[in-house]
Amino acid sequence: MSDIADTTSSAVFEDSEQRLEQETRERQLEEALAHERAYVDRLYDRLEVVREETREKLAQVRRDAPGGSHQNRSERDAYATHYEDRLAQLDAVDHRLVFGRLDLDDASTRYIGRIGLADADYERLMVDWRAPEAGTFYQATAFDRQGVQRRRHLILERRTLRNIEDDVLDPDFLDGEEVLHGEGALLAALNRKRTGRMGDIVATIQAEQDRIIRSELPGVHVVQGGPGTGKTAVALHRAAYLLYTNRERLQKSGVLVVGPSTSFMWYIERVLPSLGETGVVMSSLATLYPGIHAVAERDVDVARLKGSLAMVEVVKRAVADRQKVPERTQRLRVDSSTVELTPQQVRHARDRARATGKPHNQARETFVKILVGQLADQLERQLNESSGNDTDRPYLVEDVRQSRDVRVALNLAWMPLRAETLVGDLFGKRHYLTSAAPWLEDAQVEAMLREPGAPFTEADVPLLDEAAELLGDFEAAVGHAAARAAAEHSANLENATKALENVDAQLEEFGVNGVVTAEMLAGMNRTGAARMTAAEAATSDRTWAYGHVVVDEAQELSPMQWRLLMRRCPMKSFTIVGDIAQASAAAASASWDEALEPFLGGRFQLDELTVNYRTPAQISEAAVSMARAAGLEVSAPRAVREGEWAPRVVRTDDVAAAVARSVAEDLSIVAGGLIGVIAAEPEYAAVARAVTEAHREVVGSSETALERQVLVLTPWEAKGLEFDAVVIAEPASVIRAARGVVGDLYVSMTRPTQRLTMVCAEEVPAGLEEWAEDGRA
Ligand SMILES: Nc1ncnc2c1ncn2[C@@H]1O[C@H](COP(=O)(O)OP(=O)(O)OP(=O)(O)O)[C@@H](O)[C@H]1O
Repeated sequence: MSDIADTTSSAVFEDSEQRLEQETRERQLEEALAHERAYVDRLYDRLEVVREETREKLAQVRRDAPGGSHQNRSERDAYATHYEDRLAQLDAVDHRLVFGRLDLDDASTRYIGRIGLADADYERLMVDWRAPEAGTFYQATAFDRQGVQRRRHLILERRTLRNIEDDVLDPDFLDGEEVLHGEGALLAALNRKRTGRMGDIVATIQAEQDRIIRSELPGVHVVQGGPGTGKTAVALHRAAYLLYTNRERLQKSGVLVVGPSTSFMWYIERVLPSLGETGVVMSSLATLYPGIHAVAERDVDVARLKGSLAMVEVVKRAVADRQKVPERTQRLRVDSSTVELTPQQVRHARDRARATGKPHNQARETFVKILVGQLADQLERQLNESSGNDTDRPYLVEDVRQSRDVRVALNLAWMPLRAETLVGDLFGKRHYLTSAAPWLEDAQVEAMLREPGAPFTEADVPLLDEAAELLGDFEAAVGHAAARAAAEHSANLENATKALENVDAQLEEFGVNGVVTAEMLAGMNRTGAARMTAAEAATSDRTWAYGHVVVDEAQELSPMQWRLLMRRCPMKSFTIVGDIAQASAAAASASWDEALEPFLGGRFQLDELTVNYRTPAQISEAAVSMARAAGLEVSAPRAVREGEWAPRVVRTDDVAAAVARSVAEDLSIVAGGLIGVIAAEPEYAAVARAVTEAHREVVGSSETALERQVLVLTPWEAKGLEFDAVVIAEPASVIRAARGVVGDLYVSMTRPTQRLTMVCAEEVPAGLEEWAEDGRA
C-alpha cells in the first residue's frame, strides 16, 4: 500500500515537475518570440524606408524633363533602369525577408536574410545569405562550430514570425535556458503543401548543398544526385549566389538556365525572382534557338540520330552542297551582250571563297566578287573589240551585277541561306539528306524525312545552331537594312559609353558597379522607348556569350545539345545537375564522362548529393525496388521522411476510371494539395478525358493550364516536377513507351511528396509485387 502511495506521490511530483518545465519552456519561447518579433518589425520598417527612398529617386529621374542630348537621355535611362531593378528586388524579398540568426563566440549576433540591410547610420541589421559571413549559418555543426554558439531559424509566414527553432552548438551557451524546438525548420518546409511552383530553400539549405552552392565560379561543376536530393534547388541557388559574388561580370554577360521542358521551366521560374534575381535567361531545350519554339521529337531513332555528333559532318556537307558547280557553260545576257560562265570559273571562285574560312553567307561575297570581276573582264574585252573605245570599268561591273541572268546563275551556284531553310530542306527533300548523309540506311532516311514546312523538333535545335554557325549572318548578306542597323547600334554604343562614364561613379553609392552596361544601353536605344536588359538582349541573340550556364536534368542532353550549350558559354563556366539513372531521352549519355568528354576532356568537378528531401522512404523503397528488379543502376538517396502512406498498386480492368477514382481519393486526403496524373502516350488521351470529366473544374495539362490542382502529364513533362500525390496510369505502358527502359517509370514514381498510386490493368512491373492489391470489380 505504502509502495503504491510512494509511487503515486512520486508520479505526482514528476508530473508537476514536468508541468513546471513545460511552463518554463513556454514562457521562454514567448519571450524569445517577442524579442525576435520586435527585430523582424525593425527589419521590415527599414525595408520600407529603403523602398521609399528608391521610389523617390526613380520619381525624380522620371520628373526630369524629356529631351536634352542623346547622352543625357541615356544617362537618365540608366538611372531609371537601375532604380526599377532595385525596386523589383526589394518587392521580391518581402516575403519571409529574414530567416536566421547566429549567436557567436564574441557575444555578437548576426541576422541572415534574403538581402543585406543596414540602418541609416550604416550599422548592419541583416546579412545577405550569400555573403561570406552568412556561410556559417549553413555550415556550422556541433563538431565544427566555426564560432557559432547557437543557430536560430526564424520561421515566418509572409511578414509574420510564427515560430523559432534553435540548434545549440555550444552547450555552455544555454546557461539554464531550454532549447527551443518547433516542428523543425526543414521538416516544416518539406511538409508544406505543394503549389505547383518551386519555392526557394534559402532558409534551410543543408550543409552538403551549401558547399556546392558556394563553390568558386570557374570551370564546370557537375552535381549528381538521386531523385529529390535538391539538385534543381541547388542549381538555382548557385545561380543566385554567383550573381551576387560576381555581379559585375555576370550582370553584363548574363546567366542562362536550361531545363528539359516548358512545364519544367514554368515550375522553376519563380525561384530566382523570389531571391531578388530577375536578369536570368530561362530556356527549355525547345527554345534555345532564337525565334523557334520546337516541338517534341517523337521518333526515338530519329532523336538518337540527330543527337549524335555525326550530325556535325552532315550539316557541314549540307552547307557545302549549297555551293554548287554547274555541269555546263552558261550563256548570260548583260544588257545587249552575252558573256559565258564556265564550270571551271565557278569551281575556282568557289574554292577561293571557301579558302577565306568565312561562313557561307559572308564567303559568298568573295565568290560573287571574283565572278563578277571575271564576267566584267569578258564584257570589257567584247565592248572594246566592237567599239574600239575604252569603257568605264565601274559601270561595267555594275551592269554585270544588275544582270538578271548573272544574278540567277550566281544564286544557283551559291545562294545566301538561313539556317531554317538549310535544315528545313535537309529533312524535307530526300536528295539533300542523302547527299549530306550518304551513310544513312534507307529506313533511316525514310524516318528522318518529313513534310516540307513541318515544324522544327527539339532535336533540330542544335542542328539549326550548327547551321547558323556555318552559314553566318543572313541579313547582312542579303540586305543593307541590317548593315544600317548595325551602324546605328555602334553609334548608340558610343553615346552610351560616354553616358555611362558619368553614371557609373554615381551608381557606386549602391555598391553596384556596371549594373547597366554600354551594350545594354545601346540595346535600349535600339528598341526606342522599350527598355532592354542584358537578359532580353541575350534571348534574341544566338551568338550571345553567357558568363555562366546552369543545366538542369542534364542527363537528358544529346551530344549535339551539349555542343550547342558549349558554344553559348565560351568561358566554359557551367553548373550541371542531373541524375544519370533518370535519363530517358533517346540520345542521352550513359555517364557524365561520356557526355562531357568530347567538350571538356576530364576537366570537370563531380559532386554528389545524398539525401532525398522529397519522396518519403516508403515510396522511395518501392521505386528503387522496381528499378533494381529491371537492372537499372540507381543511387538510392537516404529519405529524410518516413511518410504516412505506403505506395499502392491497384489492379483494375478499366485504367482510366480507376485513375479518376484515385484522384478523387487523393483530393479528399491531401485536401488543397497538388495531384499529378502521369500517363504515357497510349493511355494519355483516355486518362485525361476520364479525369477531366470527373474533376473538370480543377484539371489542367501542359496544353491547357498548368496552374491547376490536378495536372495530367506525360512522363517527360513530369520530369523534375513534384506533387503531393501522384497517380500513374498503367506502369507497364510507361515502360513500353520508353522502349523497355524503366527510367521514366522510376522518375514518375519519385515525384510525390506524400502519396503514390499506380493503376494497372496489365502485369504489375517486377519489383512492385509486394505493394499490389486487387482492386478488380
Ligand atoms: N535544404 C532544403 N530545404 C527545404 N527543402 C528542400 C531542401 N532541399 C531540397 N528541398 C526540396 O526538396 C524537393 C526536391 O528538390 P529538387 O526538385 O531540387 O530535387 P532534384 O534533385 O532536382 O529532384 P529530381 O532529380 O527528382 O527532379 C523540392 O521541393 C525542394 O524544395
